[in-house]
Amino acid sequence: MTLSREMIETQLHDYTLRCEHAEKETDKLAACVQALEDGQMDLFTDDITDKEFINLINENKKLKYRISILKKSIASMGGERSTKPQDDIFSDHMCNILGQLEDIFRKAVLVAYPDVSDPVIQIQLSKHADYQCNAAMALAKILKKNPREVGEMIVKNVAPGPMIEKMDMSGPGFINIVLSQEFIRQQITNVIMNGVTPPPVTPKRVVIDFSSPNIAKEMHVGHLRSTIIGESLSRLLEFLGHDLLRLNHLGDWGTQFGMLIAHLQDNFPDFATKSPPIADLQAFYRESKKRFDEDGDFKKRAYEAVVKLQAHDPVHIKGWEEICTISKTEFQKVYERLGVRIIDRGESFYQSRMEALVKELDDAGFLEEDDGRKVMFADGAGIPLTIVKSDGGFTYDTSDMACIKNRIEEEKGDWLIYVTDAGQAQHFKSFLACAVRAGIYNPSVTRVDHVTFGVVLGEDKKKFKTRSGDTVRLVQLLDEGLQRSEEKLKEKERHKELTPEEFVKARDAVAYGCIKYADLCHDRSRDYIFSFDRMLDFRGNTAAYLLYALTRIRSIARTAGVNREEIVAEAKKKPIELDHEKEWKLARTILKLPDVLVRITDDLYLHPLCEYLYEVSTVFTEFYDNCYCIEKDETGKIVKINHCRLMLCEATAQVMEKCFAILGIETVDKM
Ligand SMILES: NC(=[NH2+])NCCC[C@H](N)C(=O)O
Repeated sequence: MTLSREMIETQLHDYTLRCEHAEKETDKLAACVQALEDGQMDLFTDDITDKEFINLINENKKLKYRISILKKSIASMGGERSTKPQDDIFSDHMCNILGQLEDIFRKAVLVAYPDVSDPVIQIQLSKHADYQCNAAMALAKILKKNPREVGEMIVKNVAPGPMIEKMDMSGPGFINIVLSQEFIRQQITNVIMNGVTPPPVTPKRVVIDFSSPNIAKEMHVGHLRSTIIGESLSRLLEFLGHDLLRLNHLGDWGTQFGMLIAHLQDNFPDFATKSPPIADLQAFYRESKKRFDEDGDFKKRAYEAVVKLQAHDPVHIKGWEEICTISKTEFQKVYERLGVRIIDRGESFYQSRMEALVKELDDAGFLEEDDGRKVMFADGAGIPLTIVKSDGGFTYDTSDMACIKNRIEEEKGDWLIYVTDAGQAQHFKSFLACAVRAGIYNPSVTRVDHVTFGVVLGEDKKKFKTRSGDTVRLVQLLDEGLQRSEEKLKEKERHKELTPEEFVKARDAVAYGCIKYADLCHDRSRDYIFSFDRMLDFRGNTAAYLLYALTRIRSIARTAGVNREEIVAEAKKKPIELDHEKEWKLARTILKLPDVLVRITDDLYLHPLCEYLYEVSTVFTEFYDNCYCIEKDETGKIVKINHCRLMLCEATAQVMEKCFAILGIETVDKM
């Protein structure tokens, strides 16, 4: 068929028109896409007539609004406590169940009630189910609705997932949550295969300041507490994936060095070429202090020595270094015995930074004259800081101001932790308030925690002292711990069972473990009574008992002749089977660890971890008393091994070992 010219022209016209129209449409759509990307869809809604499209745009707006609410509420959860939502519950990460449930329920609430901002999602352990969500009651009040109705609405909007088996309502609107058995089995199997792995947490740069004794003075029990708590917090945060800088803020600068150097010059005139053999630096300190207080001439020389030291005179610096080395070597012995890792960065490090900072503060008009001193006030500081003394010297206040600036600006810390006795609370309050005023520290950007602790008391409930009334030297205290631990183990006739090497290992683990555990298992803000008798008790919530419990659990598989590799191989084949009620109870207890750890990052109290460790060991005992792992005949020959139960023993041991590792306690195979 041939087409007439006219027909062709008509068609061409028609096509051109259509093409023009299509081009316009394409341009419009391209602009829409661009606007969508730029978030400016409002500009176009008037031109668009397609109903479906308009609906989509509105839907999109709503979704965006929900996203912003979700983001806001996630942000308000506080950076560390909140873990990242876990996309794959069956990943290698151990799941922090409470945290993930909170996330799931927060999303459900926001889908059900998009207009609610910042809903409080309270999830807790439940007597009737595994967990329970209490969000409905508070929400019903805000929405002026029936709480059960709200609860049902939330339940309806919980996105389906592998974690929850079922939910039901009880009471005025509690949502009971039962975990999926499959999920529990999978998680336990994961622990057996991969060990205890951290839940997914957003990593931060943490600068932690702990131990921090003073040069030439005794490292006392207060510093011991700071060392134990700081080390344990560091281990926890490192395990959770944060990037840590552990600093020992030694008191290594200040006027006391004037008298120490002057005294050094008199007693060891050749100190610049030969290291002075000072065996007892405390005694040396006392002697020089005595001279300083009684001898005017000496005092004058001491002052001159400080000026020379601060002016970096090489001989004075050498003397200062010698004294610091003696002290640091002593401190290091304690750290080594306790397995503490820390970097020395004393107050002296901040000298040039203090000079620069004082100038900055002065230029900005923050400093005020007060009786020859330069002080700084701030809202909420309580007491002003002394930034410059009347003799021109700097103070503890000055060094902490320069130090916080360094940790935020140079070290790029987004979380600063200081572990000191509660007696320093005022000092911290003041310098933090001044740091805010000076624009160094912004609490909404940087998290700062002053982790305080109470006083160590003797069994007489008075300040912990030796019989002669002196402060207790840490090295001596640790020695006494070793001796007491040895006696205790011998009393239990362990030396007859263990090889000499095993015995020494057990003795050390029990001694240091007990000292640490006794400190960490108490609410740190309270004073605590130091008692070797109590901490070495093999019954109750003590390290001695728990370390022993762990060796017992480890010995079960040994008795069965099954090694770890075989248990792991078993787990790889298929997920653990659980049947007995006590098996399920133990499994559920094991899975609580990630939540315990994440919660500690809220307030940095470690005693809940000790309570949890004790709970695991008690629940294990219940399981062991009710469930045979190995069956023997009358002759004692093994006739049956329950491999799944051995797997459960393995998971229990893994969890206990992780707790011990975080608490800084060495474990042993036998004791
Ligand atoms: N940045 C700090 N202020 N850290 C704590 C230092 C503790 C001080 N050296 C003391 O023994 O009490």
